[in-house]
This record gives sequence, structure tokens and C-alpha cells, in this order.
Amino acid sequence: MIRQRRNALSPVAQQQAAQGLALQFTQHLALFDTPQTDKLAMQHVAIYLTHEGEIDTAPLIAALQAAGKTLYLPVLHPFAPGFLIFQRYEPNTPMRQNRFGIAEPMLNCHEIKPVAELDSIFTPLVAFDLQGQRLGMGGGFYDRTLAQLPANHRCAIIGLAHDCQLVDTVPNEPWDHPLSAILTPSRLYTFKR
Ligand SMILES: Nc1nc2c(c(=O)[nH]1)N(C=O)[C@@H](CNc1ccc(C(=O)N[C@@H](CCC(=O)O)C(=O)O)cc1)CN2
Ligand SMILES: Nc1ncnc2c1ncn2[C@@H]1O[C@H](COP(=O)(O)OP(=O)(O)OP(=O)(O)O)[C@@H](O)[C@H]1O
Repeated sequence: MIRQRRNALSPVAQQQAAQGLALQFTQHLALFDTPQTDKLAMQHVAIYLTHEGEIDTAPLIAALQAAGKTLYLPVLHPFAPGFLIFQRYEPNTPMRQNRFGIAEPMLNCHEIKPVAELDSIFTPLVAFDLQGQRLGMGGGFYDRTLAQLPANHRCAIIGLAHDCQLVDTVPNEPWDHPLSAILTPSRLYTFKR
């Protein structure tokens, strides 16, 4: 239902949402950038390329690049099914399509970033609630990959969504990884962890 709602957004609404998302990020840049006062401080940042009706991350990626962040994209793990690898993403990175039709960097072991060394990970999601729980596409890719973080990790997990993806409660499973924050075109929700 939420995927249909998301797909029903007009191209203009999609474009405005994407610009709004980047603007929200820029407005909260000080929060994202101040290591002493917060847990969202970031230099090494995993982002993702948009699939289906997901909010378009292109303007946010431009804002992250303008802010001097080092970016990584998820690559479907070639040997460990259900896991993601994060690999450096630059304007000239050679890309290929994965089996879902999403562009990903061509695997290059010199460009891989261990998940525990990332400062923040922006995650896609289908639905979110105000407890900071996310529902994904059902592959468990992010949950499995985030489960590799050590218990005392300082990595901020930030969901990205259209405002229309907010629901009362997301069904909660024991393996679900709670989010540090959720950024939408209208606001930043933060959660105490
Ligand atoms: N943009 C984006 N990238 C991402 C994710 C995501 O949700 N969004 N993922 C987050 O985990 C991983 C890929 N996981 C995905 C899981 C399912 C489908 C999908 O379209 N499933 C179809 C069924 C296709 C099939 O089974 O062959 C569907 O549900 O309609 C796409 C990506 C890594 N990269
Ligand atoms: N840490 C984990 N270890 C092993 N299996 C896991 C783990 N996390 C999730 N799974 C498996 O992945 C499956 C899908 O999980 P779930 O429906 O929560 O995915 P999702 O969060 O919607 O997807 P995604 O993270 O890819 O966006 C579940 O059936 C679960 O068994």
C-alpha cells in the first residue's frame, strides 16, 4: 500500500520532494557536522541510488558532495547472499546494474569500506514510524549488514523517505535495526538510542 502511495506521486511532486530532502539535509548540516555534540557527525557516508518510487537521492548526493563528504554505495555481496558491501562512489566510478536493476559500482576490492568504518549510513525504506523503526523491501539486506556493526558503534543510521511513508507502527522483528534518524522533505526526526 505504501509502495503504491509512493508510486502515485506526480513527477513534479517527486522532484519537489527530492529538492526538499536535500534542503533539509543542508539546513541540518551543522548537526550532522559537529562531532562533539552529536552522534550524526559524518565524513564517510553510505548513500544509495533511487529505485522504483523511492525519494530521489540525486539532489542529496549533490549536497553531500558539495559538503565534501566521502561517499559509498551498496553493492550486493557476490558470495554472501543477503549482505551488502559498501564501495567508494565518485563521479567517474565504473557502474553496472545489479539483479534488481539498480546501478551499483563494479566490484573493486581496493574501494571497499568496512561497515564499521562508516560514520553514517543513509538507508532506503518502504515505511517508517515515530519509534524510528523501518520496513524495507523485505530482503533483509540492511538488517543483515548492520548486524555486523560492533555493539558500541558510533555509526548514524539515517532513513530517507517521503512524508507519505509514515505509518502508525511498523511491524517489529527481533532482527530489525532501529534508526538514529529519519530525514524527509519536511523534517529531520531524531531518536535516542
Ligand atoms: N535504492 C535501493 N537500493 C537498494 C535497496 C533498496 O531498497 N533501495 N536495498 C535494500 O535492501 C538493497 C537491494 N534490495 C532490494 C530488494 C528488493 C527489490 C525489489 O524490487 N524487489 C521486487 C521483487 C524483485 C525480485 O524478487 O526479483 C519487489 O519487491 O517488487 C529491490 C532491491 C540494496 N540496494
Ligand atoms: N541479522 C540477520 N541475520 C540473519 N537473517 C536476517 C537478519 N536480518 C534479517 N534477516 C532475514 O531477512 C529477512 C527479511 O527481513 P525484513 O523483512 O526485516 O527485511 P527489510 O528490512 O524489509 O529489507 P531491507 O533491509 O533489505 O530493506 C527476514 O526473513 C530475516 O529472516
